[in-house]
Amino acid sequence: MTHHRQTVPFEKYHGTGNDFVVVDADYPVPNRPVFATTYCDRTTGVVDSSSETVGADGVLFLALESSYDPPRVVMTLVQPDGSVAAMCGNGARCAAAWARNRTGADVVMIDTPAGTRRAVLDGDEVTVEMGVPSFEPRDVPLARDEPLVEERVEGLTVTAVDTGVPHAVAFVESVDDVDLESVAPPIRHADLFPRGTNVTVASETEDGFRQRTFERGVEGETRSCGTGAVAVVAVAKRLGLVGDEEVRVSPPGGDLMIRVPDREEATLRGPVVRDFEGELETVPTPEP
Ligand SMILES: N[C@@H](CCC[C@H](N)C(=O)O)C(=O)O
Repeated sequence: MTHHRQTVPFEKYHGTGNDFVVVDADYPVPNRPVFATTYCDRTTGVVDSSSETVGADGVLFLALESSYDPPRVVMTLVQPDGSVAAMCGNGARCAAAWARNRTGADVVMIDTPAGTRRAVLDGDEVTVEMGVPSFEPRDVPLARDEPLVEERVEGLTVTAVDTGVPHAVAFVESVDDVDLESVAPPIRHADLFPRGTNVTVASETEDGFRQRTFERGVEGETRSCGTGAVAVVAVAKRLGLVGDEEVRVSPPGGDLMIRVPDREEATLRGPVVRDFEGELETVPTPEP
């Protein structure tokens, strides 16, 4: 019996260290969750150009519709646990850079399950309009009728906000002192969040905030989270710590600039890097 090994070209991108395998959705991948779980694994997943296993925070399947002006990209993020995320700020920035490399366009519309997001590119920097953050219980969603603002949940004082995906944000003295891998899972799975939540901690600095996020779907900390950075500023604004100005938020992987104007779309700005490219089997060979 002959076995045909089908492969698909991919590129690896990251936005401030939040890294993605990027696949053109024109290439069929029969089982996206299995593909993502296999290649995102940090010890057995995708291999870089110097043959080191690097894995990823997710796989972005991108469908380019270049006949539109500006061009549109339908973005589907499949996470390491096989789930599909409604929105990803850093993923949207990478998707915009990927689309520019194919079309030359400096403005790209990104269609996500959370809505259409406009992205503007300037050199290696991409700014994405992130929608209007919402504290409404039905948007987060929360299993209750009142917004959750500065309340104790499983050991941290958190505020819940939807920035395309849910975040429980806690301001702490220093993000370095938080054992995120132990503190976050009970909040991430708390009954209060019927669809789970990302857990973001932030601390104030002289010129903005430091941020660390434990991501739903990755089930661990990532080096950067764009929706999390927007969540930090949205909550900081609700608590009266900042106004309408652009605010620096620094996750471990770099610096992001966030603006959360009243009743207008928040913006997320930061650099994008295209790392390397290669080919992957569409049906991954199981580990022996
Ligand atoms: N890293 C992303 C967020 C991805 C989605 C999240 N893990 C979820 O399931 O809610 C970002 O940059 O926003």
